[in-house]
Amino acid sequence: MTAHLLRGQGLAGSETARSWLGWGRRGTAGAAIPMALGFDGVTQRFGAVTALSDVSLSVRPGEIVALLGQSGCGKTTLLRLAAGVERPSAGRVLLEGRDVSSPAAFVEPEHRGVGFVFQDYALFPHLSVRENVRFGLRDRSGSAADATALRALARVGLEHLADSYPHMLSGGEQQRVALARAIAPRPGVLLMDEPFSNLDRRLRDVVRDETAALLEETGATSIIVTHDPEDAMRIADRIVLMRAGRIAQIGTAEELYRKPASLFAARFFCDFNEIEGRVSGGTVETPFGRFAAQGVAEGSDAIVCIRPHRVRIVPKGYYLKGRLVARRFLGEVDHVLVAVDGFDRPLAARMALSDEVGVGDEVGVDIPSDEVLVFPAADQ
Ligand SMILES: Nc1ncnc2c1ncn2[C@@H]1O[C@H](COP(=O)(O)OP(=O)(O)OP(=O)(O)O)[C@@H](O)[C@H]1O
Repeated sequence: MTAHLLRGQGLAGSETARSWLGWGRRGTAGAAIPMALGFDGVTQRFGAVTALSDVSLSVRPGEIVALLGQSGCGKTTLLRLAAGVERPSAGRVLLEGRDVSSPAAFVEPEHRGVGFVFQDYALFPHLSVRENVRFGLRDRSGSAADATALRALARVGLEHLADSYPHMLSGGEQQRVALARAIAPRPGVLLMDEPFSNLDRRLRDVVRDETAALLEETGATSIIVTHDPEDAMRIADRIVLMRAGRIAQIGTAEELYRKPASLFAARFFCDFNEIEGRVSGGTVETPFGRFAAQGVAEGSDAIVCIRPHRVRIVPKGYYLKGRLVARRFLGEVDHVLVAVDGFDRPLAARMALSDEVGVGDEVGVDIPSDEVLVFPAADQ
């Protein structure tokens, strides 16, 4: 049976599923004392490249924040500044309100109480799993360290691999060793760089859920770098969306999804139907109706964004006239394309469609105006 099937049967959260998947018992990771983490006007330059421009962000003790954005937008750089493996060109990094990186002060990474899970896991190939986990502990050789390392390994379900070497482990197991190594010293802040990006889709869901449970259990303030909005939505209390070295928007998953501040933010969370138009009388006229264009200047070009899963395909004769041009079965829903008069591209819809409707059939199309978003075209 696969992890996917277990999830489908609602077992993913149960002890049965977890033990089958090999994770340890929840509630057995030691709790940390979470620290507040702050960035104040941080700029980072690498020669001619400005990786971060004047970034300010406060992360509350125990909060889980996702840094989300496309490749090269500065996510890893921000994480490395928090860890102390990089020093900012300008601005300050603060832990518990105290400068740890500023023109006046610098606290070395090993004295920050910060744990780091690297994207490639960065396990030492010549050390056993047990030695890798023990590496971050202050007294690396003592029996107390050994017990702590084994406890961390047990929490991620890998105690039995303590004497194996990294090359003998699967990618998922290596990720768990890296996680065990990071939590073993009970850091007040845990930083994770794309921790799920090397895992296949099925494994990724389980690892993400188990990691979320583990983070909550340790209570550590956590920052997770990802380019996947689903990762961010599933694991984080708040999402920091980044664009070209700046923060584009900060909010909960729901705030970013429902009230994106820009077309850029909107596109990150949904594959919209986009319709160009011009604002007139505070609205934009489209082949699908007229939509309010709040906050977009009168007379300017605008883009109307319609969520595919909000498009309703209804029997013909109701609402707008359309014709089904494609239909693909996706399990719970169908992905459907509908041609509508006056619009040069088919409209995408996602819904469970009756078996009686087929390609070429005439249908009705309804677009409820709530959740339709309108942005300035110049915003792109
Ligand atoms: N040590 C460095 N020397 C020169 N340029 C760098 C260095 N580190 C990062 N950069 C540049 O800074 C910018 C931001 O890089 P960063 O790795 O922080 O982005 P990212 O959002 O984490 O990207 P990815 O998702 O691809 O890892 C990029 O243009 C990158 O090439």
